[in-house]
Amino acid sequence: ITEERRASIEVTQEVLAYHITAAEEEIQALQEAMIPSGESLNIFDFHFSGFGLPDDLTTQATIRMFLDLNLVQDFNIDYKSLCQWVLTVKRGYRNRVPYHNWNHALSTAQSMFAMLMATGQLQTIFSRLEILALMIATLNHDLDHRGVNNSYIERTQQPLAQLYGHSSLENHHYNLCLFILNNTGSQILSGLSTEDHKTVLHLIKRAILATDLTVYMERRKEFFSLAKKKRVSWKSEKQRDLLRSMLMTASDLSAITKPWPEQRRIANLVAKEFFAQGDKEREQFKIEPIDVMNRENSTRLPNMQVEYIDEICYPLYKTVSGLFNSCSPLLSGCKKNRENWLQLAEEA
Ligand SMILES: CCCOc1ccc(S(=O)(=O)N2CCN(C)CC2)cc1-c1nc(CC)cc(=O)[nH]1
Ligand SMILES: [Zn+2]
Repeated sequence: ITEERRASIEVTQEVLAYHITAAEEEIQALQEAMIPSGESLNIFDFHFSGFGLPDDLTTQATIRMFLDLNLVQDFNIDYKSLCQWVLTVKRGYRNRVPYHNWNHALSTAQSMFAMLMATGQLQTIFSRLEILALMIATLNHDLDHRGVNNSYIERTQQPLAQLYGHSSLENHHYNLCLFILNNTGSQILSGLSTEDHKTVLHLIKRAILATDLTVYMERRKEFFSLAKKKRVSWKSEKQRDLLRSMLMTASDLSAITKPWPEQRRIANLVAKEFFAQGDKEREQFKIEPIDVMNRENSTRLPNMQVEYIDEICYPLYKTVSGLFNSCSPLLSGCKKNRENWLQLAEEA
């Protein structure tokens, strides 16, 4: 596309990042709030659910994660900027989208937090900068998601596709993340050296782009064979980049590991979003949408979930739990939900 086309789309993103800036009174309220302890918010639990939490507690839980990981201290993050940044990121999600909304972002970040807090080994493998990057990336990884996937965006030639080509959504999520980090009042990385600032932005970009499932499916083979080795040093940048990417996906898909009532509820939201895309495709392109997005197939939903678990989720949680057995609740949760979906599939 032409340079001016690219510039105009990027200006739109910058304007969007500006427009979602949180309101002053909202920022002050969060800044003055007593942030509950991690225990009382259940943020250390793999079965954490954001559903029950009122809105203001979801932003307080996010602050609590940054405090308990010592990130505020280690990177002398200005507290008011942190409050504005969290509230702005939350506004960056579209709450009319059934699944890819703020609740999904919080849940993804909390899954990463739970893995980091449960696995001392991870905190020795990763530097403080990597941990900061992973927490920022998980919270921002689906910013401004419209409830449609890459192929729909590319097929409908939306501006994002013209701008990025492949992984268009993930590139958009990263760009918005960057604009918010550069927005006046939410520059939480201003305390970092120029060197560290450059490094952390690279780490965040790599982590957000890793959440494209097609990228995950390509790279996971290498991860599985690396994990088969007796001992992995995780010393090389290549190995750590791979591990960070796989943990991003493990966090992103963690809804499949949640207790059954939560998984059922989330699956219905995912279905709602997928079917809405299917409806759009039917009316716009006069085509039958693919199975997954075809409302007519909703009776096949349990079967699709079993396939999703077998083909995409289980191998990942099996490998991550094999490497870090403190993450085994993710594998057992995934196993349990496979049984539940299989039972529903057989009843149908
Ligand atoms: C619940 C409604 C049906 O949900 C699914 C149906 C099929 C498949 S799939 O693995 O066959 N596959 C994935 C890759 N697509 C390109 C083709 C289809 C995945 C899901 C599903 N995805 C997510 C992640 C958003 C969460 C979730 O719970 N379920
Ligand atoms: Zn996601």
